Parts: sequence; C-alpha cells; structure tokens
Amino acid sequence: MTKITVLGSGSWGTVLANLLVENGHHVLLWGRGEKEVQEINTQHTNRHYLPESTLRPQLKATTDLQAAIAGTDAILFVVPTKAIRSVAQQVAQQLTKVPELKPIIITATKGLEQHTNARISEIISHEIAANLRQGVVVLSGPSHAEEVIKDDITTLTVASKDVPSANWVQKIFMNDHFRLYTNNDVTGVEVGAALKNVIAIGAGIVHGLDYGDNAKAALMTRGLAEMTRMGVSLGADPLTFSGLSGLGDLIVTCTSVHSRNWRAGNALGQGRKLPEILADMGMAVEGVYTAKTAHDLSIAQNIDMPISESIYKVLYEDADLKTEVINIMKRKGQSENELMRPRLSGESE
Ligand SMILES: NC(=O)C1=CN([C@@H]2O[C@H](COP(=O)(O)OP(=O)(O)OC[C@H]3O[C@@H](n4cnc5c(N)ncnc54)[C@H](OP(=O)(O)O)[C@@H]3O)[C@@H](O)[C@H]2O)C=CC1
Ligand SMILES: O=C(CO)COP(=O)(O)O
Repeated sequence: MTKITVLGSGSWGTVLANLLVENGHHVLLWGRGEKEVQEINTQHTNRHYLPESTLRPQLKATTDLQAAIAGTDAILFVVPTKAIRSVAQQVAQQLTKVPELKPIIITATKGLEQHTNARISEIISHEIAANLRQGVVVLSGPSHAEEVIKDDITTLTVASKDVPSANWVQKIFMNDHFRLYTNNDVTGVEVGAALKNVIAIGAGIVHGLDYGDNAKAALMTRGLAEMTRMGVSLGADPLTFSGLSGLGDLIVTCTSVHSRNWRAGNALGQGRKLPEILADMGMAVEGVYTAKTAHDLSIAQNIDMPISESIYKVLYEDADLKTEVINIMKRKGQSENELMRPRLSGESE
C-alpha cells in the first residue's frame, strides 16, 4: 500500500488527504494544532476548516513530523506560502536522518514568496536537497475544497520536469470524480496559480462595488493577459495560461462564493477594512500575500501589470477603490494583439 504524508491540516490539506484515503492509500495528515488533530482522529471532522463535512475514519492525523514522514512514499505540502520554507526546512531535517527514504515531493500551495519572489517548487527544491528526494511535482487547477469533499467533479494539472514522478502523482489521485492532466511547464503552472489569486481579489472588489458582468469579464480577460505576460517573462509557455492552472483556476476563483480571495475582495468593495476581513476569514487568503510579490516582480521583470498593481495599492497603500478602477480605465488606448508580448513597464497599457 502506498503511504502518503500530507502537511497542513487546513481546508485543502484535509480534503486532499481524505481523497487519497478514498483512493485506498495509507495517509497520515500532519497538523500543528493538537486539538484539531485529536478531532480528526476521534470525531472524523475538522470543524474550523470544513464545518459541514465528515471525514473518512481511516484518515489519521498527527502533530509529530517524524512519525508523519516515517516510511512514506510521498510528501504533499499544503501549508500557506508564507509557511512553506520553514516547513520544508523541518522536513529536510527529518529526511537527513533517513536518506534512503527519497520520497516524491508534491505541492498544492498557490503563491509566490515575498522578498525572494520564489515559486513554491523552487523553495522546496532549494530547502530539500536533490539527494533526499525524487522529483518535485506541482498540483494545481480549479478546485475548491468545499466541492471536492462532496465528490463533485474536479480536474487539475500535475506539473513536473520529472515525468515519472508526475505520472505517479496523476495515478494516485485519479478517480471517477477527480481527474488530472500532466504538464511539464512548472513555471507557467505555478505563476498562473499564484497570480490568479490577486486577480480574484479584484473580481470580488468589482462585485462589491456593484459593477456589472461586462466589468467582471474585462477584469478576468485582462487579468489573464497580465498573468501570461509575467509568466512568459519568467520562461513559461503562454499556452499554459489557457489551461486548468491558468484560465480554469482564474474562472473558478473569480466567480465562486467558495473563494476566500473573491470573498475578501467583495468585502473590501462593500467598504470593510482588510485586517477585519482577514481576522473574520480565519483561513489563508493567498492573494493578499502574493499581491506584494507581484508588485515586486513586475518591477524586477519590467512587466506592466496595471490590474495587479491597483490591487496592490488597495491592499498595501489603502488606495481608494473607485479611483483605482477609473485610473485603469483612463490609461492610453492599446492594441489587444499585444496580449502575449512581455511588455516593458515604461510603455503602459
Ligand atoms: N482551500 C482550497 O480550496 C484550496 C487551497 N489551495 C491552496 O492550498 C494552500 C493552503 O490553503 P488552505 O488549506 O485552504 O488554507 P487554510 O487556511 O484552510 O489552512 C492552512 C493550514 O496550514 C496550517 N499552517 C499555517 N502555517 C503553518 C506552519 N507554519 N506550520 C504548520 N502548519 C501551518 C494551518 O494551521 P493552523 O490551523 O494551526 O493555523 C492550517 O492547518 C494555499 O496555498 C491555497 O491557495 C489550493 C487549492 C484549493
Ligand atoms: O485555489 C483555489 C481554487 O482553485 C482556492 O481559491 P481561494 O483560496 O480563493 O479559496
């Protein structure tokens, strides 16, 4: 039987662990909260993150990282972006004690690290030396935990430079309601996953401000153009952004009431303040964190990202929402044919 360790007992980590149990694997879920771990083990629930769901009784959780990793075939990271590096360092320490283990590493986290601008797989590959593991595989795509837990139909992308590892991950997750497609464009998949969260905050803002469907379609389409421009400047294939991890995830995050990013934006649009919104949410709102990285990256890469930049100003500089919308609309006229071309920030859209 395949043994899989899942790191992060929040909404997505718990649901992915539950799905792997459904697929017949031996799964150990690692969380940092003793109370939550006990609840999963004894009551088969995780009420804070999945209030209305019952988990499979075979799903076991622990706060002991060494025990979680013992004898494992794969380690799946599902902690928020800001925790990835420290958790990867803890994992590396444990793997050094058992160098013969060499698990496949999977990440389902969506974000870009602040200060380094690093993608999640870059952080993990850097912190966990290649001799301690097999390939690093990225799991991404339109997938709200709230629907996956109900066995609703979901399709994802599984991206890696290491084809056998990607194929293995595809196999362990697939079933009749959860379908995965492999992809070798890791940069494109991870950049799309991270930047769509920023655009989704914008979609929530537009809704909260009571703009109509035309505005929402415009935001998603031009948001996708920004994501693509940035991805291409970092070496991604532009076509990846038309796939599940790009357009697919952008659609679900910009339109679903399950999206924490959309809900945070919607609350901002309705006039609420960010600290209060985040405190009430009690879950990761990755787009807030990634908006800062997107701002820094757009300067570092010399790429124009007017929508993401306005969202950054709203989140980090308390800019007025309606003024930002008007500023975006009043920019100089542009040609849509330039969609895919990495644009210099000097020649504004
Ligand atoms: N929810 C979803 O539907 C989806 C989420 N994702 C992505 O998955 C990632 C995780 O999101 P999600 O599960 O929703 O987030 P949640 O906020 O639901 O859960 C985060 C979990 O990570 C734990 N955690 C936070 N910091 C640390 C740390 N330093 N060490 C150990 N554990 C830590 C939290 O523990 P504690 O409770 O103690 O704070 C909590 O269990 C994000 O990048 C998100 O974008 C991707 C697809 C779908
Ligand atoms: O990535 C997700 C869906 O694919 C989850 O989005 P939110 O973090 O906005 O809920």
